[in-house]
This record gives sequence, C-alpha cells and structure tokens, in this order.
Amino acid sequence: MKVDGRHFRSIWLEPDGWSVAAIDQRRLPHEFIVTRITTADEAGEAIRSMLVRGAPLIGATAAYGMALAMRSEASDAALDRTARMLLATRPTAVNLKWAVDEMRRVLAPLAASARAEAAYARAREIAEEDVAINRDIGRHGLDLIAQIAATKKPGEPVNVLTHCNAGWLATVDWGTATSPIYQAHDRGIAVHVWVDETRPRNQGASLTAWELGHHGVPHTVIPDNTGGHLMQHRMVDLAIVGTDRVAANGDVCNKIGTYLKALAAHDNGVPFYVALPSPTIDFSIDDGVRQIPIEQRAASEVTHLTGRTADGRIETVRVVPEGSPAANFGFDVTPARLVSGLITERGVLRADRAALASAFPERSKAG
Ligand SMILES: CSC[C@H]1O[C@H](OP(=O)(O)O)[C@H](O)[C@@H]1O
Repeated sequence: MKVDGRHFRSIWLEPDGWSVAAIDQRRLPHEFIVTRITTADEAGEAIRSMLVRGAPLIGATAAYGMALAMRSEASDAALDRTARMLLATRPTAVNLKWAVDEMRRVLAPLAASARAEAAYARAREIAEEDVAINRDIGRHGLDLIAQIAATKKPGEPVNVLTHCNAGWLATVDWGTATSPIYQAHDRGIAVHVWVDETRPRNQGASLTAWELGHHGVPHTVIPDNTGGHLMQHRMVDLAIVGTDRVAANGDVCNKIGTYLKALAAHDNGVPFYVALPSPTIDFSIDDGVRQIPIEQRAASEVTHLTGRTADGRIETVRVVPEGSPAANFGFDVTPARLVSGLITERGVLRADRAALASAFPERSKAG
C-alpha cells in the first residue's frame, strides 16, 4: 500500500532477481528501513526477530528463504536442513508450515539443478497469490461494512475495532483485516478504526496506526483495555481481526487479547469477524483451544518499551521493576462460538468445519 504516496509491498524480490527486500517492521513507526535478505539463515532470523511478522508474510518470507537456500546449495540435505530451520523460527502461524511444505512439495521431486529456478518461481507465486487473496478478502468484507454504512446518518462513519496488525504489513499487500477497511475507504464509505495498541509489542500502535495514517484512514489508537467500554456504549459497529491459525472447527488463534475482545463483542451484540486467507486454515486440528501451539516470547518484550525521545533518539526503557518476572504469551484462541463469521477469499463463512470444508474442499481433503 502507500507510504508517502509511493506504493510498497512488505516484501519483494530485488532487481538482481535473487535477493529479497523487506521492510524492517521492528523500526516502525519512527524509521522506515528496508533490509536486504541474501541467505536462508537471514530469512529465518527475519522471521524469528519479527523483522517481518504476520502469518501470510511469514509464509512468503519462508518461501523466499527456501529459494535462497536452493540458490546456494540444492541438495536433499540442504532442502531438509532449511525446512527444519525455518519451521523452528516461530510456532503459531500455520502459514509458515504451509509455505515450507508447499515449497518442499514442488522441489523434492526435482533434480538439484532445477530447484533454484523452481523455488523462486513458486515463492513469487505465493507472494502474488497472497496479494490476490487479500484483495478478495477485502471485496467480501467490504459488503459487511457497506451494509452497516447504509444504516448510518450521512457522514457518520462505520466504527471498526481491530487488534494487533493484520494489515498490509502482515501480508505481502492489502492485509487481511484491513483490506475491507481500505476498500471501503477507497470507495468513499466513511470508516473510522479503533486501533488496539496491542501490548506488549504494540503492533497496533506502531504498525496499524502507521499504515492507516499513510492511507488517510481515520483512526484512533486505544489502550487494549478500552474496547469493552466502547462496545458497551455502542461506539463499535463491528470488529475485524486477523488470525495466525484457524482450526477445522472454526476456533481462531490470534494475537493475545483477541479472545477478550471477542467476549466483550459477544456480550454487547457487536459482530466479531475474522479475516483470513485459506493457507491460514489448519484442517489437521479439530480443537483450536487445546491444540494450537501458543508462542511464548521473551519477558523483555513486557518489561521494556522502545520509543523515540523528544530530541529524536530511539531509546529502550524498563517499565517493570527489576526482579519482577513477566509472562509473554503471544497468542490466544477464540472459540468458534464467539466468531460471527470468517472473511475469506471465497466469501464470508460460518466458523465451523462444514463451512470451511465446503469452501475449501481441496484443503480439507489434504488435511
Ligand atoms: C494477517 S496475520 C496477522 C496476525 O499476525 C500477528 O502476529 P505477529 O505480529 O506476532 O506475527 C497477529 O496475530 C495478527 O493478527
């Protein structure tokens, strides 16, 4: 999407035809830094360190990481070693495993000499497919926003709450939860977004607010604990969030705090939608609450904050007493019963196995 009027994707193949560029999301919103990724290990570190993050973008980065590996060494051992390295970077977003498995499906049958070219071709396809899928998610989600807009007084915005960053920065382009928002805004529908800051890494405050601002979408950053109050006072028309993994039964794993927003939405009759591309569906899991692995990250992400000082320096400060332990669960799982619908590239679905299997039979059979 647009950054200072210029179109960017979150990741792209450089003109040299083999190295990969990605926006360093750890530096936003204060610095816009593009990093060049030249090895599979650098791709793995980019995922592990959250230089790139967001389920679909993690998948695309892993696909390019496999291509970088095949360019360097295309043996069966290198293929297996690279797959294992990438799969070990982060455990929750199933798009990572989907992308690695997809690359292995394409590459394993090939002679080593043919693997690098095939790997780059498939990685590019995965990136382009993500853009097309997210555009379609936006088209289907736009209908939901337009239906609410039709009930509003002229100029009164549709108020959407979102959590974390499921924006174009979390994907190759468009985003998932933000794609309907961008498409509504671009069509002149008045939209306002309540942006959950999303402690502890503040992807909402630092990423969602940044990208909405660059696209001219009205928004307000709120502390994570505010959403329930807004819903109680009819200040939220619908919630749209992203997801890192949807179980076959419709349970939704997303950034920590999503479950609490879903409970508040359910209690206040606020529609709660989850936007996802089909590679985020994990048909091998029947019970998301019990089976989806929840990443636990470093306590320092809770005990410290990074920001810009008044004189422009980027500093990290401690916000928790020395010696106070901190827990950092990265995700939680919202039971399907709290989900109003799943906005996918093939339409808005009920959050249940029958709807998911019917919409994506080719994936449900693959399991
Ligand atoms: C469109 S996937 C976005 C999803 O990924 C985020 O997690 P992280 O920033 O840790 O990669 C968050 O759960 C978002 O909803």
